Amino acid sequence: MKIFTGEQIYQADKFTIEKQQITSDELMERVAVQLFNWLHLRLQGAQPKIHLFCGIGNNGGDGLAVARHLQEHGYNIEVYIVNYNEKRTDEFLTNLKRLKDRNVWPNFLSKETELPTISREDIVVDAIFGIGLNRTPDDWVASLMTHINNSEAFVLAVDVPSGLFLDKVVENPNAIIHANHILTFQSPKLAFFLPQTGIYCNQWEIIDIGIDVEFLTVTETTYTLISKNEVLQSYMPREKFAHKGTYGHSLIIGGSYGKIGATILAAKGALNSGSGLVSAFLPQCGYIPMQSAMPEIMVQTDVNENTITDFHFNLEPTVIGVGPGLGKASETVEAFTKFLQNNKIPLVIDADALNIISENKDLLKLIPEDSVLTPHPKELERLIGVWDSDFDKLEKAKLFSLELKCVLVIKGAHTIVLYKGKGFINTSGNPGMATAGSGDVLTGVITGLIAQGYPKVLAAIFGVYLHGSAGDLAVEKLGYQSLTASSIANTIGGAFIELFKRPEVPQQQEQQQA
Ligand SMILES: NC(=O)C1=CN([C@@H]2O[C@H](COP(=O)(O)OP(=O)(O)OC[C@H]3O[C@@H](n4cnc5c(N)ncnc54)[C@H](O)[C@@H]3O)[C@@H](O)[C@H]2O)[C@H](O)CC1
Ligand SMILES: [K+]
Repeated sequence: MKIFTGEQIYQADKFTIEKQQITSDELMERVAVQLFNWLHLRLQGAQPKIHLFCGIGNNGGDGLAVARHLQEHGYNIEVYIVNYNEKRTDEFLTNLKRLKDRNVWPNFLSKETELPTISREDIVVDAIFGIGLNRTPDDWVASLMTHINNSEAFVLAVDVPSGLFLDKVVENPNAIIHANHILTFQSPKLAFFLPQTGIYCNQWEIIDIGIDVEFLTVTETTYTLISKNEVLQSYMPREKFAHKGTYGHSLIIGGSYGKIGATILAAKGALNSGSGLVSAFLPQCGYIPMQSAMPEIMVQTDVNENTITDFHFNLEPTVIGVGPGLGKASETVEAFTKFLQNNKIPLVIDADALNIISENKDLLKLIPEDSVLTPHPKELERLIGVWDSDFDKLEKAKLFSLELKCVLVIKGAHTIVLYKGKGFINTSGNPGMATAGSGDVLTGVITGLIAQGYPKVLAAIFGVYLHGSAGDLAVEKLGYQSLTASSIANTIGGAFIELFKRPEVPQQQEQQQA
């Protein structure tokens, strides 16, 4: 799913209005009907107090139009105009008049007015600011927002939680609504997926407001949200007459004394994601653990017992996943440098391999084009330097991946794959996956997919999705606290199967169909 910028959303409105020959008021009415239906379906005429806080722009206009529909259906509403600006939009004024024509008189809130009483059993509709927010709300508006947040009422945000900027972080943490649920129009917003702003956007849902299909299809976006639909398109089915050679040979290089487990997890990731053959190149101390843990893996060892000192193996893998458990011993650094100088094989670079590169920036130029780099936040910082905000991080990371011509996987709650100036935001996964070794499994999965012939960027996008989906399946049985990297690796198969599961039909509907 495409993620549009604020500017693109305004263009989409304009385009739709012209192409479908509707007025902007009619477009707003579409929005309002959808928002009303959402509430009506859940409330079914119940009578909790619904407080609608409306700004003076079009977000406020949406709120006023919803208020009208709620009033017409007999709901218990109280409408407030948050009078933060004199510049009212036409659509706001039209909807204000319609409401007054029905004898609904909003309360006008300003700096001087008292804060209204809100009980925790009430519902708040937050239509104060939408995507038009262009500066931090004034202090009295921030106080109102804090008051709403403290009420513990259920807060439904219209389009975005008021106070959220689409392209920068919140400056005053009191000047943002903490919504329980967001009904966002047509396209999710980038800010929902970044840690600093995503904390305010836990639950969101798309409302289809009928933006013109041509616009949606033709307009290119920098960011795309990746869920099952998107990854299914890149899935490569297994062929009937295939043999293990068809699906490539992954080589995992890494491990040092006490960190052999990382390579076992990576090898398991590669094998379970479908790599035809998987080998590992380890220091000697890794030989027995790897062979005992996984009979499917072929192992070659370094001349050294505890660390890798010479990347010398006699096999020709399709792809190498390098870094898990590697360590940064000086002999290893030297050997890795020599390896990069001579290597022609595609690479997935992780963990200590990335740290070695960060500490020896000359090595950057030796990274083959289209390599996949999978840093966690600290490793990323060592690579690209500190950032001011998540938005700044994305820009710096994008630049880095463009300069290096690599696929950069920024790991996090919503892992983002960056390639050629575009970003792919993952939607699978859960907080239980923040556990030791989870990243090693991911390295293996991406390596295994590249071995099978997936183009690098698709392997990264698909791998990240599968890894998250395996975590989602595993957590159902284990719970967040007990989810382990091994269980993620063991559930990769389940994640493949899940791709092709059809949504379950509710029982009643099933009977009707029969
Ligand atoms: N396609 C769609 O998504 C549609 C969205 N709709 C809704 O319209 C809003 C955007 O409306 P807009 O009038 O442009 O902006 P806001 O209502 O968010 O903002 C109000 C207004 O206030 C000014 N302003 C900005 N920041 C401040 C501030 N800190 N203090 C005071 N004043 C401020 C600024 O000039 C803004 O114009 C979108 O979110 C949807 O809810 C349409 O209903 C239909 C299509
Ligand atoms: K809002």
